[in-house]
Amino acid sequence: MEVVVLITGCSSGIGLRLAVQLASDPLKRFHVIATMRNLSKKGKLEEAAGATLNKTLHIAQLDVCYDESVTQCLSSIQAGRVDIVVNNAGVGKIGPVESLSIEEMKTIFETNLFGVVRMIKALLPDMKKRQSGHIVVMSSVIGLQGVVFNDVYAASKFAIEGFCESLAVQLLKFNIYVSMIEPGPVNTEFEMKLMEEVSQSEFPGADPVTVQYFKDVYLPASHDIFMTMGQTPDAIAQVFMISMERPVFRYQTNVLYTPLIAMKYADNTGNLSVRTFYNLLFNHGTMFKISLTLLRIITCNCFRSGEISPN
Ligand SMILES: NC(=O)C1=CN([C@@H]2O[C@H](COP(=O)(O)OP(=O)(O)OC[C@H]3O[C@@H](n4cnc5c(N)ncnc54)[C@H](OP(=O)(O)O)[C@@H]3O)[C@@H](O)[C@H]2O)C=CC1
Ligand SMILES: CC1=C(/C=C/C(C)=C/C=C/C(C)=C/C=O)C(C)(C)CCC1
Repeated sequence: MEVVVLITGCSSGIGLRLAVQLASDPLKRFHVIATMRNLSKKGKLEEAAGATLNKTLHIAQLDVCYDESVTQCLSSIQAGRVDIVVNNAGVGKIGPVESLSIEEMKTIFETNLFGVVRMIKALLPDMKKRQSGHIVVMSSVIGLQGVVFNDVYAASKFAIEGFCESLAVQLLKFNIYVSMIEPGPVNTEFEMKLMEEVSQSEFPGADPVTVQYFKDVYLPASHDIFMTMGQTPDAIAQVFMISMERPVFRYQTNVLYTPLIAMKYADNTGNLSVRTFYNLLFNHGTMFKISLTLLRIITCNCFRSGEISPN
C-alpha cells in the first residue's frame, strides 16, 4: 500500500523540493499531497513535478492558519488517511524587536506555532485510531539556539520544539513518531522575503544605534552565513527521506552548526553561547572570517556539500 504524505507550504523552497523528490520515487511508494495556501502560485511546482503531476503528486489548497481550510483539505483526500504529515509551512521575521508590533509577532506564531498545532490536532484522532503515523516538523537551528535580531522567529520555533518534545512521549504509546528537522540557513526564497520586508521598513520605535547594528553589522554577516553555510532545499529533503526509515526525534541537517549548539550544553550558565555569538557578530571582519575558516577545518570542509550529521 502506498504511503500518503501531506506536505504544507509547497509553493516554493523546501516543501516544493521535498514534494518533487517523494513523488519521483522510482518505486512509486508515495502518494504526495502537496499543499499551498495560494493556488495561483502552483505553476513552479507543476513545472518541477513534470510527469508525476496528478499521478504520484497532487496539489491541494491548505492554509495552516484556518480551521476550515485544513478540514476541507483533509476531507478531500481520496485515500481517507494521512500516513506522514510534513509541517513545512513557515515564515521568518528579523529586525529590532522595538520596531515590531505585537500584532506582527502574533502572525509569526499563527503560522509557525499554531499552524503546526492545528494540523497535528486535526490528524491525531485518526492516527491514534490506526496506531500509526509520522509527524514531521520543519523546525530550525533557531529553535535550539537563539540568533540575534531573530528574537520572534526564534521564540516561535522554540515554542514548537517544546510542544513537540512533550507530545512525542505520549504519541510513542500509539506508535506515532514525531521528528523535528532543524536546518541552518537554506538557500530558498526565505532570505529574499526577509530582505524585501526589511528594505521596506523604517524601523519605527527603534533607536538609531540599534538600527545601525542591524543594518550594518547583522545583515551583511547573515548574508555571509547564507552564502557560506547555506544548504540546498534538496539536501534538506534528503534528510527527510532518511528520517522515514527509522524515525528519531531530531535531525540537525548542518554539521557546521553542531559546535555552535553544543556550547549551550557545555556551559549551563549560558555565558559561553552568549559571549561567543557576541564576539562572532560584533567582531565581524577578521574574527568572523577566522571563525568560519576554523569551522571549515573542524567539520572537514563540508561547506555547501549538503552533507548531513548522522544522529
Ligand atoms: N530557508 C531557511 O534558511 C530555513 C528555513 N526553515 C524552515 O523551513 C520551512 C520552509 O521554508 P523555506 O522553504 O526555506 O522558505 P520559503 O519561503 O521558500 O517557503 C515557505 C513556504 O511556506 C508557505 N506558507 C507561509 N505561510 C503559510 C500558511 N499560513 N499556510 C500555508 N503555507 C504557508 C509559503 O507560502 P507562500 O508562497 O504563499 O508564502 C511557502 O510555500 C519554514 O518552516 C522555515 O521556517 C528552517 C531553517 C532554515
Ligand atoms: C551563526 C552566526 C550568525 C547568523 C546566523 C544566521 C543568520 C542563521 C540563520 C539561520 C536560519 C535562517 C534559520 C532558519 O530557520 C551571526 C549572528 C550572523 C553571527 C554569528 C554566527
